Amino acid sequence: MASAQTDSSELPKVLIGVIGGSGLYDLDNLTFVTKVNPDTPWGHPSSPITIARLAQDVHVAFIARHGIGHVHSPSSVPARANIAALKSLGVKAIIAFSAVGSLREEIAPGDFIIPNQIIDRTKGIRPSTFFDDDACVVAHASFGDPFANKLLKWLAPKVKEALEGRNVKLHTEKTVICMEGPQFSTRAESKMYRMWGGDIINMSVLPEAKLAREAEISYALVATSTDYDAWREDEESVTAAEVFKILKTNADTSRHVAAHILEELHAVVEAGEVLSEVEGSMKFSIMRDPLQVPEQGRKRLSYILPQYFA
Ligand SMILES: CSC[C@H]1O[C@H](OP(=O)(O)O)[C@H](O)[C@@H]1O
Ligand SMILES: Nc1ncnc2[nH]cnc12
Repeated sequence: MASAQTDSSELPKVLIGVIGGSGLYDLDNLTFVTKVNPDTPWGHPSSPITIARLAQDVHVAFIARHGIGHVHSPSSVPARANIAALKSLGVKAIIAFSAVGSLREEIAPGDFIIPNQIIDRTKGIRPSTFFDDDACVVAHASFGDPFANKLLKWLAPKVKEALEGRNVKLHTEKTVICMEGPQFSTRAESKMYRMWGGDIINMSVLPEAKLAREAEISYALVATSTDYDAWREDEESVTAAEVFKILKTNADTSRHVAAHILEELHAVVEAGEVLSEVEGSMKFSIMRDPLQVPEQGRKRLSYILPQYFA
């Protein structure tokens, strides 16, 4: 794959973003077009963004969440830069992939999960809003349904279809616990998460999902199970070595799923069919008339929400 930098005025329109997690560092089953590395008000994304072509005039933007060579820990992923960079390319929907531990017997390593709820167990050390002091204005986004419901509804049958014949189960309507890491959970924590109603666990869905909501991007997670975490009494608790064993298989299946669904997703996004609940959702979340926000804040926020702040 070549790695040319391209002037943004020459870039194709990109409506769909994909964020790859542990093990999924590229979508090299798609046709490479170019790489870009936007300098957002929140810095550069985790990795240069690859733009790939799915069909005539249908493109997708890909970011490796942990960077090339897996250099960003889950606590230090530049999530604001990632979401802002995708938004600046025109992205309206993100499919994020993530390696997760299973908190349920029926979710086996190798299974795929599309969760619809999140429990936040991060520790407040990750910048998790675009509306901080530098923005000069506060906003309170709605997050009761942390994933874009219309997108989830569209996605589940398409992923199921993509997995047919592969002996990979798909689970939907599950709750993901997002913990801080980078160490895995204790057995007591793992059991507590089960009591709370958690089904799977990762270290990455937050603040990504919150920031996508603030940027009015529809966001869904496709989780791929790698282990049974630490709750099973008679089994060893999860180790990185155990996770590594299945990462490649899960990443290959994820590439296949992406190739299967993305062209159609582009079509429904372009037609506005899966976006309506997220687009426009920040309008009444911003605590001040955007035009009264000082220039410094407006400049930053116009990068992600130009319709209000430009
Ligand atoms: C490699 S095990 C822990 C690591 O894997 C997951 O990463 P990602 O969500 O980016 O696939 C999990 O969230 C942890 O960051
Ligand atoms: N058991 C686990 N806990 C947190 N994140 C994970 N990612 C993969 N397995 C995990």
